[in-house]
Amino acid sequence: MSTMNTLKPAVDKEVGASRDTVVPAHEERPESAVIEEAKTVGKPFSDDPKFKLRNVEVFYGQDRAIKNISLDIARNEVIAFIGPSGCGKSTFLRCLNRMNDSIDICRVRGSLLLDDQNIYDSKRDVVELRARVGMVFQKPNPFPKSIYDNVAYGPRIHGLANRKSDLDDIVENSLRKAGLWDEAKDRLDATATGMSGGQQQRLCIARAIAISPEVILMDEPCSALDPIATAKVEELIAEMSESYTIVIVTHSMQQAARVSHRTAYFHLGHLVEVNETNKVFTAPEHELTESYITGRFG
Ligand SMILES: Nc1ncnc2c1ncn2[C@@H]1O[C@H](COP(=O)(O)OP(=O)(O)OP(=O)(O)O)[C@@H](O)[C@H]1O
Repeated sequence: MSTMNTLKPAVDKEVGASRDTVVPAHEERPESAVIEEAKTVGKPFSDDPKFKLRNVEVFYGQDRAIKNISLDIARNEVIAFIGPSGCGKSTFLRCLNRMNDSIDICRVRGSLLLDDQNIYDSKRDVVELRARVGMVFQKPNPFPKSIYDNVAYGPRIHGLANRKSDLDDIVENSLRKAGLWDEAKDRLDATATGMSGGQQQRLCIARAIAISPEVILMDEPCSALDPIATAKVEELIAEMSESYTIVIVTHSMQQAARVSHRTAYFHLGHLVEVNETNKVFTAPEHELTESYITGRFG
């Protein structure tokens, strides 16, 4: 790709040498070569991992969408996945609660552990996994049911409440945590699809929270929302980070900078760099990260 020809050589932290000692800076290099030369730079590992992901590869048929990625996601951290369109952010995210299982041609390889247990164990109960690792999607997708029933759905299915009053408490607490109680409390029986887009997305967050997940995956949760609704969801992410591990895919670098503790930069299926968010946006270690955050591509 032509963008690569203008990039200055970066220091390869893995080998402690400037990569232009391997390939002279003036020489044209294919983009893939620049990535293949280096492993993930920065701090991909953690002392207290919730997820321990090693040598993860994902294939769609013959196409390798995720290329040998190793990463820890720490307990109660907010980590943002950023990178150009098609770089594999959503594919990697969906491995964390096996959402890719529904895609016939998709195969996942490598070691993916949640609290040291294999996510892809053939004996694993996927329903239980997804209760622990909830998901909020790009487009709000409430059920065509009442506000109350949307939030009560998961607890009912998982048998989390024996009495109506317990269920009422779960619904109220979940709506409160999602910052929606004041707007919803007088119309719990109204249909959820009549809410604004921002309210619907917070309802989807309340629905995810209602089954007491440990992790919440968010795949571009604000891309369909206006700036005010986006700000509310971002506030919510900050509050929720006290109780949950949160992984958010976002196209907005400002959003990643506002909400996350660490940021992971993906490129063509590789995990190029992971670092504290502040570092990624002020002093990226890898030339590809720098090119992306300075808008040279993406
Ligand atoms: N269901 C699928 N079948 C085949 N290929 C797929 C499928 N989903 C994704 N891919 C391919 O896998 C690669 C990674 O896609 P993915 O959606 O994970 O990227 P992304 O970084 O999340 O992109 P975007 O930011 O545009 O959402 C792309 O080449 C894409 O075309």
